[in-house]
Amino acid sequence: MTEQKAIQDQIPGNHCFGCGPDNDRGLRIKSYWSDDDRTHCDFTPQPHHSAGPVQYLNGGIIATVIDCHTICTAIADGYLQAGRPVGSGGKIWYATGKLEVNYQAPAAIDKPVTLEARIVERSEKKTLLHCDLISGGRVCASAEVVAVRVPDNW
Ligand SMILES: CC(C)(COP(=O)(O)OP(=O)(O)OC[C@H]1O[C@@H](n2cnc3c(N)ncnc32)[C@H](O)[C@@H]1OP(=O)(O)O)[C@@H](O)C(=O)NCCC(=O)NCCSC(=O)Cc1ccccc1
Repeated sequence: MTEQKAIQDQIPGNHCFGCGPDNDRGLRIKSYWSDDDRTHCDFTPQPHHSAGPVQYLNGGIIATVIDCHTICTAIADGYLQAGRPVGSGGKIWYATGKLEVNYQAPAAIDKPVTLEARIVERSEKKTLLHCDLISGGRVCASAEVVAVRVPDNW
């Protein structure tokens, strides 16, 4: 079986702190398709990603990885809906219009987290996504995201 290339490694010119391969001080998360409408991402927190108590993952980092995983999903889906391989032809770009995170339980700093996103609805101008962040077998945060299509020079 051919190994799947990460979505972020197919999107050109991405300097984003959370997901840009071109940002050498960023988190550089990697997302993959699970099926037609779902993606996943495994992220290993580092000690300096902690909240006030050193044993828990910082809420802003949680929001960032959810933001980046879902927006990259929307971008990749935008290419697929256009019938083009991700990164080919004119650039397809989405920005975060809305990110609503519900923090349900603390996520341990010393365990990998998994992000599972699903596309709930798509239209020409926007994509709605749901995303769960799972740590130690439980959903620690879940989010609703509105990804808005922006011009290729955004
Ligand atoms: C672009 C936009 C979000 C929306 O522009 P507009 O001209 O207002 O949009 P337009 O009127 O064309 O509406 C189209 C459709 O969308 C809907 N809708 C719109 N807004 C919202 C909303 N807030 N909430 C909910 N829905 C909203 C609107 O109702 C309409 O729906 P309809 O089709 O009628 O059903 C603008 O406010 C902006 O630039 N904000 C700052 C964004 C920013 O800085 N984000 C952070 C940096 S990006 C990042 O970090 C991620 C990243 C990682 C890696 C790589 C790339 C990215």
